[in-house]
Amino acid sequence: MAKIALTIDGLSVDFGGFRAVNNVGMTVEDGELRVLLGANGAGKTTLMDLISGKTHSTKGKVFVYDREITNWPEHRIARSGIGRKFQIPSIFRELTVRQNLEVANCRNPSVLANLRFGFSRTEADRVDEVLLLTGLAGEQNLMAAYLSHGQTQWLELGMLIVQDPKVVLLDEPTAGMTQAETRKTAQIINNLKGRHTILVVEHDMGFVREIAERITVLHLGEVLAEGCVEDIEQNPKVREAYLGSKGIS
Ligand SMILES: Nc1ncnc2c1ncn2[C@@H]1O[C@H](COP(=O)(O)OP(=O)(O)OP(=O)(O)O)[C@@H](O)[C@H]1O
Repeated sequence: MAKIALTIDGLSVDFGGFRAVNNVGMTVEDGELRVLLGANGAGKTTLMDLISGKTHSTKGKVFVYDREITNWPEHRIARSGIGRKFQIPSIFRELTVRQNLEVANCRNPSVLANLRFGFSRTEADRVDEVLLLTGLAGEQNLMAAYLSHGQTQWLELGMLIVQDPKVVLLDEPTAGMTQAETRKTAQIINNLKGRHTILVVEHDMGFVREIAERITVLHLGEVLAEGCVEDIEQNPKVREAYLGSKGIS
């Protein structure tokens, strides 16, 4: 049986009497890619915030493998192996693509020190691997400031992946992307399947169909359904919950 990488057990949060996430339970297997789907306000981002420690839960528990991380400070959760990519990238624009990955790959927090002391073969191999995974090998010597929107997002994803987090949280990775960039992002995420445990919040159903294995649907802060793409698309409860917003298309 596959190991469970992420366990969410009865997680809830109240904001001044309003319960944005209510008794959510789910488990994500080691190496699984799970999509979190739901209409606006369903609680997807809040759930990511609870997992990553940005928001503290009122009730329930979160585990990474066997280690409980519930309500730990954000930096400690990051160090325990939860990597999160936000929509606004935080790359070093004056460094090349490769240098950005090298800096992210280094344990030493000083950017200058990381660049000055060079890299071991294994670290260089790891950077090469991530350049291939993210489709940025051809741009490795380009200054990051000159990347397109999509390439910037892929670089930031690479900077996360190169650190080898146990669980990767991606919040709407295709936001603002062209169709071609969205397709390429699907390819990149498919490349990561099996190598990393990934939880993705996404609205774009075309993209979800390209990448999803299992989907968890949130509605009004609760888990409404869980299953494969076909099950979810045909689920009457899910269709009804979406009809109030923009529907599954
Ligand atoms: N800090 C907060 N204080 C009060 N209410 C909040 C707070 N954060 C989120 N909410 C509310 O919790 C609910 C869930 O919000 P959340 O952003 O998690 O939804 P979402 O599923 O990510 O939606 P979207 O797809 O629009 O990003 C919403 O009604 C939102 O207004």
